Amino acid sequence: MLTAHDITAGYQKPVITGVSLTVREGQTIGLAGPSGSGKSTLARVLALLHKPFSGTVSIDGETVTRFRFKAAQRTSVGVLFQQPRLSVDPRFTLRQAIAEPLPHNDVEDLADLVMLTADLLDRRPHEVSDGQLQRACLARALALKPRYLICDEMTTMLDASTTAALVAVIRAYQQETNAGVFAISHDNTLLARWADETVRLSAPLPR
Ligand SMILES: Nc1ncnc2c1ncn2[C@@H]1O[C@H](COP(=O)(O)OP(=O)(O)OP(=O)(O)O)[C@@H](O)[C@H]1O
Repeated sequence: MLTAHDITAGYQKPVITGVSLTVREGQTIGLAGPSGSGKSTLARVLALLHKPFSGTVSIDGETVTRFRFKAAQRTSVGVLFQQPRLSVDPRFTLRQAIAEPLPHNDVEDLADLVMLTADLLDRRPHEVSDGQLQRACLARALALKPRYLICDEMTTMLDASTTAALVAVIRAYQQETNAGVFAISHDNTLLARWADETVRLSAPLPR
């Protein structure tokens, strides 16, 4: 179980207060809410990238004490962001980007999994579409075999058929590994189809 308990988090001031939720193995939990309500902030807390002001995150019963990239538990949680171009080094080919977390991984198998053809693997980010780059980011996230996958508006830049294809890849990965998924989206129709349950954050407090 990936659990957030009574999380208050933000930057200079809190943007989310006292939020609790649980993502169980095999389950997909959706997160909806208006712009600025703190969805990405909560995603970053659950991905162990942002330390909350208070509250705890635990992974399979173990409380997380270290946030940021070097945290030992980071490999249990994969993350995909809205804009793949911001999360891939522009100098890397897609092959290098996919291999980045674990150089010995079989890049071709991972590319097959996300339906990226071999000719695309030697291109750099500016030579592929957003959808193709997001497929590479998904392959890279799955390379570490995360027990939980956090998708922060993963499909916002993509067309309907690429969205459906990526969701199908994630579902197949879940069926094989029983991973839990936390999916943030503005698209209520997508969440209704994709998630087992959807949590809603309320509108931000006026400042
Ligand atoms: N790095 C940051 N430093 C300071 N404030 C930030 C930072 N990131 C986000 N915020 C602020 O925190 C609040 C919540 O932002 P967040 O991105 O978590 O909301 P969101 O619900 O994901 O919004 P959206 O749906 O528009 O992506 C906003 O007021 C935002 O301006």
